[in-house]
Amino acid sequence: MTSDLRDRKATLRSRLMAARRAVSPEIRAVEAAALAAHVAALDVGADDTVCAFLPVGSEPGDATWLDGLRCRVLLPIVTGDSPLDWAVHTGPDGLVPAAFRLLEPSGPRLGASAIAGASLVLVPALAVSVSGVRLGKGQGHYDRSLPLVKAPLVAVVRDSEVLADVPAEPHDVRMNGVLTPSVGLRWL
Ligand SMILES: Nc1nc2c(c(=O)[nH]1)N(C=O)[C@@H](CNc1ccc(C(=O)N[C@@H](CCC(=O)O)C(=O)O)cc1)CN2
Ligand SMILES: Nc1ncnc2c1ncn2[C@@H]1O[C@H](COP(=O)(O)OP(=O)(O)OP(=O)(O)O)[C@@H](O)[C@H]1O
Repeated sequence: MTSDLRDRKATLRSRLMAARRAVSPEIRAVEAAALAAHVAALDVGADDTVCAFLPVGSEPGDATWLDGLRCRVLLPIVTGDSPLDWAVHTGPDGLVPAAFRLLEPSGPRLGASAIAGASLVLVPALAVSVSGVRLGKGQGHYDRSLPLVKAPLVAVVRDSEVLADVPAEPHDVRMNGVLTPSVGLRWL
């Protein structure tokens, strides 16, 4: 991996984060409602497991955007530099505050391999390219976990964050789809 690629990722991250911080609360509420409706319409069965996340900071979506998912939902738990751990999302009462202003499930931890049993993974991202290259927050948590997945990977971003090009490193796992407030789920 070249430092040029890292620099390009860092520059792109700064630009995208500045744009995210400029999104008004009114727009955020409209986006969150739209994402919740798209999530509720996903083709998942009651026996399926979806690995998802609760948005933090300026990410699109809100604390209730997963409520329409009528299946088993797992949320990530950060454990240092290891792949993400996972636990079942049982609702607002089952969440505890964690690092980075995250809310994490307080129930039993299922281990990093739990993601391998998912039928769909909704992945937080700052941007995704039309060829599926995802840019995350730069800590490599999802990069370490996604190689375990066989199911479709869907990046969740704003419409303006679907880009023609995102710098790709060898470890970057390609997304199969993208979910945005205006368009919903689109396969790449
Ligand atoms: N919602 C969500 N959950 C996630 C991730 C993520 O990107 N988003 N992660 C992905 O690996 C892991 C946690 N890693 C994180 C790393 C940094 C920040 C962070 O910088 N938080 C800022 C606000 C960011 C923003 O506005 O977008 C903060 O705390 O101020 C958050 C999570 C697992 N869970
Ligand atoms: N499979 C892996 N094992 C160990 N380290 C990894 C792995 N994948 C990526 N990394 C490291 O993680 C760091 C962040 O990578 P990158 O910039 O691609 O993050 P990102 O995809 O934007 O963020 P994230 O995955 O946290 O959402 C880099 O230093 C990279 O070398």
